[in-house]
Amino acid sequence: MLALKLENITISFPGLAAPVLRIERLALAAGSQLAVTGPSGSGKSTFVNVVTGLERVAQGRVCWGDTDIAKLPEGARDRWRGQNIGLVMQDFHLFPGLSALENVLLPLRLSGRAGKSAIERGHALLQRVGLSRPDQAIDGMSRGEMQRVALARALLRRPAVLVADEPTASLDAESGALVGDLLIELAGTEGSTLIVVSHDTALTSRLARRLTLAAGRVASDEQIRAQAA
Ligand SMILES: Nc1ncnc2c1ncn2[C@@H]1O[C@H](COP(=O)(O)OP(=O)(O)OP(=O)(O)O)[C@@H](O)[C@H]1O
Repeated sequence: MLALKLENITISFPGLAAPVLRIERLALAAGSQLAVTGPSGSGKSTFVNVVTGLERVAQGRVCWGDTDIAKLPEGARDRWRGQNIGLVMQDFHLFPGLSALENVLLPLRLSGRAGKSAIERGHALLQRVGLSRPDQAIDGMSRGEMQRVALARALLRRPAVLVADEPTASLDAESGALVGDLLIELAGTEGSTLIVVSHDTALTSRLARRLTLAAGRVASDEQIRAQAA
């Protein structure tokens, strides 16, 4: 798990009168769980891109532990992200034609590191998210099952940080609730700091802290419950 410190972040795009994200200071403790919410266009995806290093930050600091990822050149930032961040996206980003297990292992296979222990962990994670057929093709799965495969994949490398961007938005209420349960529980047991961007109040209200963005600014930052052990 890693702690996050943001300082003096300003993200602007040409032709826009105001920055799309402006955060003077934000700290998140290692292992804690943060929900990020706000209306459409308020800067939530930009926030995700900043903290995962997908968006280049020209000024300010984005420190995860002792590493200021804003200072890393692009290749080093990509490697850092691969080693430290597990990403779960709204539309899964899975590969049709591959099985559940092949999808979980793909990032490691691409870097030539899918050894015996990774395969065992892939099997265990699929079991853990309630999928008992690792060889099942992705194409025949329900959307909720696909998101559970994506969650297993995100956790394969024991990421210090798990970031989920609208993980339940394309799921029905029941599948969304199950994915939300697994996300919160597994981030806790795997020891990953968790950031969840979501409009889904059933999900965001279960996280300890809620950051609300409006027009690129922090409109509120509330501790809404004690963090579950
Ligand atoms: N590459 C870009 N160039 C210009 N404007 C951009 C770019 N990326 C984002 N924006 C603008 O920045 C603002 C914030 O966008 P962002 O996607 O972060 O919002 P959001 O809160 O995630 O919205 P949604 O909930 O609709 O996904 C929007 O007005 C968007 O149009």
